[in-house]
Amino acid sequence: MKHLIAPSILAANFNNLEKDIEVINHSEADFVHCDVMDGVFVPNISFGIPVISQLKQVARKPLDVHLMIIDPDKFIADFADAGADYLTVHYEVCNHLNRTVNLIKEHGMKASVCLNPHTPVAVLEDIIGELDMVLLMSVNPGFGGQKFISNTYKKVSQLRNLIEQSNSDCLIEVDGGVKYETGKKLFDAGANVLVAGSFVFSSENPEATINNLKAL
Ligand SMILES: O=C(CO)[C@H](O)[C@H](O)COP(=O)(O)O
Ligand SMILES: [Fe+2]
Repeated sequence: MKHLIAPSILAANFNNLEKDIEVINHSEADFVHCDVMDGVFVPNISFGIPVISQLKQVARKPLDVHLMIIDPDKFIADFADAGADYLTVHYEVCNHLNRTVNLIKEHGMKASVCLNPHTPVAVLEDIIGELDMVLLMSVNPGFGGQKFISNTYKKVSQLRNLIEQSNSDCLIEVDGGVKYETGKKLFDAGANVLVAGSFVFSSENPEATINNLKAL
């Protein structure tokens, strides 16, 4: 089973983002996780397309862009141009999820769908075969540094079963409150990609923390 790490730059130093991207570049991280928030779908505003295209010039790992915005279809071409490699949309805002997923792929990106903590895994039954990744939120989206919701372990196992039944190679990513203890249990339950923001960037040695997460 693949074990991948996606440090979230939401917890990085925005006065010197390049320095934290270099930490990620030098580490064993697999992706750079970028949280885009619109202040409507979630009660917070982070950063958007211009920041992503600047990051693309310094990041040597694929950009894993987590859109917490309403009406994502409107911006899919812009995020592709900015250099997103994986584009994640929230199930809760997509009335025509199949169309949105196709649009992401037509723009050359990997398609990923995110579920809020209260959204059941079963809603993905009829689309799982089309997806490159599913992102399970283990906190309510909008902020870093929140407490992990332990119902997520059960959802990881359910999703692992769904993926196996569909014979797909879709990745399972988990986002929110990931530390060593939660991360280890998530990998054991069948997760592939761990997002970690505050745990990495508030640690004394972020590069070592990334590498330790990877080795869990
Ligand atoms: O999508 C997110 C918040 O909506 C972030 O990716 C997530 O919260 C990471 O932060 P932390 O590891 O500090 O919980
Ligand atoms: Fe995220």
